[in-house]
Amino acid sequence: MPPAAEQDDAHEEGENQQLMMTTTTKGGPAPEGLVVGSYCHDVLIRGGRVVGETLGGAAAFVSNVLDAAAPRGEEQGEEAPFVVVSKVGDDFAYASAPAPARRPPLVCASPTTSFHAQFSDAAASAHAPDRELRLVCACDPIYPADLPDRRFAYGLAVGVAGEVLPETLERMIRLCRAVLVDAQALIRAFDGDGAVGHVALEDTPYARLLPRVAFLKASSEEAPYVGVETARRRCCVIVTEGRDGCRLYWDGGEACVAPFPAVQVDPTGAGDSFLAGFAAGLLWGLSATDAALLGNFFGAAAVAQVGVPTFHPKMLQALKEILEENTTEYSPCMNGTTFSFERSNVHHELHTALQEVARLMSEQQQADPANGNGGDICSTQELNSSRTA
Ligand SMILES: Nc1ncnc2c1ncn2[C@@H]1O[C@H](COP(=O)(O)OP(=O)(O)OP(=O)(O)O)[C@@H](O)[C@H]1O
Ligand SMILES: O[C@H]1[C@H](O)[C@@H](O)[C@H](O)[C@@H](O)[C@H]1O
Repeated sequence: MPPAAEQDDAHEEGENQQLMMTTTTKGGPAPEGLVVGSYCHDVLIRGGRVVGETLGGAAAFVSNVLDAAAPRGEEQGEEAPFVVVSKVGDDFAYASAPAPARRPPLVCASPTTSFHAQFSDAAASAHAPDRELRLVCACDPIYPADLPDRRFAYGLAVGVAGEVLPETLERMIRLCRAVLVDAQALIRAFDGDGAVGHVALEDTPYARLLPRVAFLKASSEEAPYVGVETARRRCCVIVTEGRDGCRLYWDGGEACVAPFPAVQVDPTGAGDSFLAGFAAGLLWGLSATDAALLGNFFGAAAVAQVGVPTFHPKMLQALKEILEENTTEYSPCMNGTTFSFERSNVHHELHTALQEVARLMSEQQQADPANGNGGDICSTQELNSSRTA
C-alpha cells in the first residue's frame, strides 16, 4: 500500500499537478508549506581572521521570513503554518535560536553542515561574488522518507550542500501543490578542498523535474549554469541581481523588479530571504511580478544585518497592513493551470508602501546598529568595510 499522501498520484501524473492550488478566502486557514534544507554553521572570515560565527542555512533564513510575512489564518495562532525538514549533528550550536527552536531539525550522527565564508576586502560590485564559500562539514542528506507523509499547499527546496537529493525533490513535488526551488540546492559542486563551484543544471538528475517545478530562483552568478532560456520554457525562472533587484523570465514574457535601498553589512542569506519573501507574496495572492517586490524587500532587509535578521514588530505590523490592503484572497493566482505573472495595478502602490517601510527600517538600523545585529557575535563594524551604497 503506498503512503497515504501518494495514493492519488496516479491520476495526477501528467496534469501538471503542482500548479493546482485552491483559492482560500481570507479568514479561512492559510496554506501550509513544507521547507526542505538543512540549517548550518556559518563562519565569517576576513583577512584570515574569524569575524563572526552565525546560524546559517537557507532553511533558517527562509523560516525567519515566512514567520514574518506568510499569511496565517485566525485559527492558526501565532506561527505561520509550515513544516521544516532539516538535519544537523549533535554539535549544532543554535538549537535555541528562533528558527530552529520553533521547528527543530532532525539530529543525526554526522556533524552539522558548516561553511567558511571568506569575504574580500574589495568593495563588492552588484554582481561579482563578494565572498568565497568553502564547505567544511556536510551533514547527512535529506531522504524522501524524512518528509512527512501528507500534502502541503506549497514547498520550498532550499538545500545548501546538496542535501536535497533528486528523489527528495521528486517526493516534494508529489506532496506539494506548488514547489519553489533555489538553484543553489541543485547545482552546487564541491572540490576536494570544499570550495563551492557549480555544474550545469542540464547535466544533473534534477533537470527532468523542472517542468513540475513552479519557480526556480538563481543568483546572477548561478544563472549561466541554470540556462535561463531553456529553463524558462519549463518553469518561471527568477534571477536575483543583488542591489539591482531581480528579473523574472517565464515562457512568453519577462519583468524587471526594482530593489529597495539597503546598507549592506553581510550579503549572506539575501537570496534565501528573497525566495521566502517571494513565496509569501504569492501566498498573499499577488502575481509573481508583484510578489517579487516582497522578495526584494526581504533580500534588502537580510543584507542590512549580520546572520539571520531580526524584524521590528512595528515593521511587521506595517507590512501586514500593506499586504491586507493590497490583496483579497490567499493564493488566487495559483488556481487552475496558470500562475499570474504580470505586473498588476497594485504594483506601483505596493512598491511605494514597501519603500517607506524599508526606509524606516534602515533609519532605525543606522540610529542603533546594535538593533540590526540580531544578537550575533560578529561585529557590524568589522563587516562594515564591505558596505555598498
Ligand atoms: N546591496 C543590496 N541592496 C538592496 N537589496 C539587495 C542587496 N543585495 C541583495 N539584495 C536583495 O536580495 C536579493 C538577493 O540577492 P543576491 O542576488 O545577492 O542573492 P544571492 O547571491 O543568492 O545571496 P546569498 O547566496 O547570499 O543568499 C536581490 O534580488 C535584492 O532584492
Ligand atoms: O547560510 C548560508 C546561506 O544559506 C546562503 O544562502 C548559502 O549560500 C550558504 O551556503 C549558507 O552557508
